[in-house]
Amino acid sequence: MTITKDQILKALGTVEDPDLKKDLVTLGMIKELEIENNTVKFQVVLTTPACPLKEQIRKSCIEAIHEQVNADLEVIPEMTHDVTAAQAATPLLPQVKNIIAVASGKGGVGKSTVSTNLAVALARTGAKVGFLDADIYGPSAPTMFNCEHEQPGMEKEGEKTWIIPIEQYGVKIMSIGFLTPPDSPMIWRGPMATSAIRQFLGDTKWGELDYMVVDLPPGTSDIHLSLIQNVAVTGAVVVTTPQKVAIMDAQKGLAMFQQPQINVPVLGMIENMAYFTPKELPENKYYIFGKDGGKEMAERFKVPFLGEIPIVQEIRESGDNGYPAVLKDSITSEAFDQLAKEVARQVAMRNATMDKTERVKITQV
Ligand SMILES: Nc1ncnc2c1ncn2[C@@H]1O[C@H](COP(=O)(O)OP(=O)(O)OP(=O)(O)O)[C@@H](O)[C@H]1O
Repeated sequence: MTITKDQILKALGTVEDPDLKKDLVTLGMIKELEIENNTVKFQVVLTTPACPLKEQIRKSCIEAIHEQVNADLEVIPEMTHDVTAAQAATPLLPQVKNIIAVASGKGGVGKSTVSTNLAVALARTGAKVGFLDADIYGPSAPTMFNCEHEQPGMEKEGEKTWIIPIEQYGVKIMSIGFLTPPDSPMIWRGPMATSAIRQFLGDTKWGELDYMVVDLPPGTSDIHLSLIQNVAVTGAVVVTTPQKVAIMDAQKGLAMFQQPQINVPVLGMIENMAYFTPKELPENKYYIFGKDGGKEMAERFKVPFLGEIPIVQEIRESGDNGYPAVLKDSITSEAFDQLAKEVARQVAMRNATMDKTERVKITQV
């Protein structure tokens, strides 16, 4: 029996991407289809290498062909990716497909810990990832990525001098902490801080990135405004701890992104320090700061809940030692891996369903 490409595509046309709610052929995800004797090979081009449904989609493709074309065929889907872009050509960062802003209402809720592990987890899936430490007033990236003593290089290209980001754990990193001695306090005036951010965005040789994770200062600040005015932000992720005082502040942070004149899509909420779990008794959970505060807030604001991270001594130690917890083989790394998949999934869904992000133009009255 001769099998045609049309028969295969018809079968694959019944396989739906569960998130994007359209079939793989309509979404243009099937590429390089080849049939040779009894073997069918094709690429499934996913919207992110961190796709949590990768295995499910692969199996569905094989099943559809076996059921609808011929059960004896050898079906070999190659799962690959091409990350979709949210940006409407931002001149400052033309090669960066998605910018994920990580924010929090209060300080100390673990925003930098979460953003560091998120960036490393995304890079581990095969994505090209950058990390901008925009917390000019309290940079922690040099410590958390264990590159406190590194200094970025400079490269001249015609009139332009590029800053070369530090690379660690597969992530390209830029932080003011690389340029100032760790023990000398920096006193910034608002405009200095905002121009530093602009410089880090536009003068750093980021190259091609699938995701740039931006660790913002806590609260709402001129740095937030500077970021969204200079580049088109794909979406924001808000980190909170479950207790009431943190939630109240997180609400303000979230509401800022949802203001009509700002309108940055909120990709979701993350609840950090959701519960304490002792290493020797991982089944036991103690809700020290209260239970489900972040989850309930996500429901109230109608934004996705991206996951919860427990309080674990290892996370604190990993931050201090500059070896992100996601790199260790433990329940903590699973939690961060899961979180990264969920964030990537929300980015893919956002890019499939919403218009490209524009930079925010704020006019003063
Ligand atoms: N899930 C966790 N379990 C244990 N320790 C944690 C966890 N999350 C964060 N920490 C620790 O809490 C401290 C504060 O975390 P982090 O610096 O990430 O917070 P932050 O919100 O970025 O703070 P700020 O923006 O005010 O600098 C750090 O010592 C970090 O290691």
